[in-house]
Amino acid sequence: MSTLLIQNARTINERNQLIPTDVYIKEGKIQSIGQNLAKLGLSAEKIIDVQGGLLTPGLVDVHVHFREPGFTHKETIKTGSLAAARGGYTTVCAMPNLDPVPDTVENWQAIEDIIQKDAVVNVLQYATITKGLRSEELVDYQALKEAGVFAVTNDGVGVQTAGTMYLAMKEAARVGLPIVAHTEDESLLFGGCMHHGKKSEALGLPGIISATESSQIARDLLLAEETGAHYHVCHVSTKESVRIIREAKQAGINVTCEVCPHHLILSDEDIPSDNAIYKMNPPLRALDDQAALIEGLLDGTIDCIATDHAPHTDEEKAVSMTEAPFGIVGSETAFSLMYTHFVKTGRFTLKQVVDWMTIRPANIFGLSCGTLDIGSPADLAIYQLDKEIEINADEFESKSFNTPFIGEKVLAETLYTLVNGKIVWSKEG
Ligand SMILES: NC(=O)N[C@@H](CC(=O)O)C(=O)O
Ligand SMILES: [Zn+2]
Ligand SMILES: [Zn+2]
Repeated sequence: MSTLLIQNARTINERNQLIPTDVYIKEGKIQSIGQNLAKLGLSAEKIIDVQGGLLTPGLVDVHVHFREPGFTHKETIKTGSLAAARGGYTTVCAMPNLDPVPDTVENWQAIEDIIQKDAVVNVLQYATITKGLRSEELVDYQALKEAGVFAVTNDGVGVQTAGTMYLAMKEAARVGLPIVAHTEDESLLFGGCMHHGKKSEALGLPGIISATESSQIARDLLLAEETGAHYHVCHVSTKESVRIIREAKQAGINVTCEVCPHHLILSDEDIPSDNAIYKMNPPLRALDDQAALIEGLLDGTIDCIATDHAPHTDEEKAVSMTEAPFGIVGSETAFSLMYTHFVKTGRFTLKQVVDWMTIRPANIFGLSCGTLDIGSPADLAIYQLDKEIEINADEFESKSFNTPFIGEKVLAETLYTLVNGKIVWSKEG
């Protein structure tokens, strides 16, 4: 269909006011946006009345794990992109801890081919920083960039040696690829499975100290300064990380970073027992870390919110925290959780949360999405803001439902998600 009119939506303006809005879509693009467009005599082949639903640019998630190829029992590009769509996401960036890993143009292109065939939202596939995610040999950034790669990362593991990171940044800066970093110094891990502190001691579980993350960020910030590379830090979780990234930004270092909803909403004190549903990397930190992450968003140190959607099976999570894999799913709950915990409580404005989940992540990587500008692709999400729903695993599009938020009551349920003016997910199915 070539024309679509969305009626009776509400959008959030610069002053954080909800404004009645219609959107007229032609050939997949936003042709016109404003109040009461039907009065202008615009006729559309299809009209959807969304009855006051909040309309935002489709959300942008720079950190998801789709597990294909290699681990398709946990997720596939199809199910992961459907989960993203259900969460209101229309552009997501998929991590490379796959099998085979996208460390060559050929491997990366093979994933691209599946994306073209199966993905219901826009999926950008990361390539790796090094061959096989090992901190040894760099991949061919020039060739990957020419093939269309937008950024490189070894997410899932840190780059262990400074020399490798230095050479990676130098070459990435030369060809214009951002380096996206999971920061974790394995020599500081000591077998930990949750944040090191009073709670890990109380539960008798091995802890992960904050410096496991922050000391590697400190190293990398200085290497980014030395090389001029664009350095993006994944899932920042500690107050020390926030502090040194703030200082680095003040010093003019080209650094950006993301935070995950679970690190904003929960702390290690919320872990009731040895339960692997609370196990993710980096771990839920202390209350003062959580406060620093919130402050980091508010003062611009942290650039955006990303989910780190990390599907694992029930069986894998049904064991002790010392044994289970790290990671929780997040695509389908992120916006509802942020709205319920932070907007409804007055801690963030709706405008701030929407920006941190749309235009801010898009801007980090220069992606042309995350806006409602006339002429841009009609990538949109519409939510029912004020009806309470329960997070229910049976309703997940993801193959996995490993999240501690199952059973929680939240607001802001997704009604429709559109990509290029086409409904790719709707509540009615
Ligand atoms: N976040 C996680 O706990 N796990 C991720 C890897 C990662 O993001 O580091 C995964 O791939 O499962
Ligand atoms: Zn990671
Ligand atoms: Zn990840």
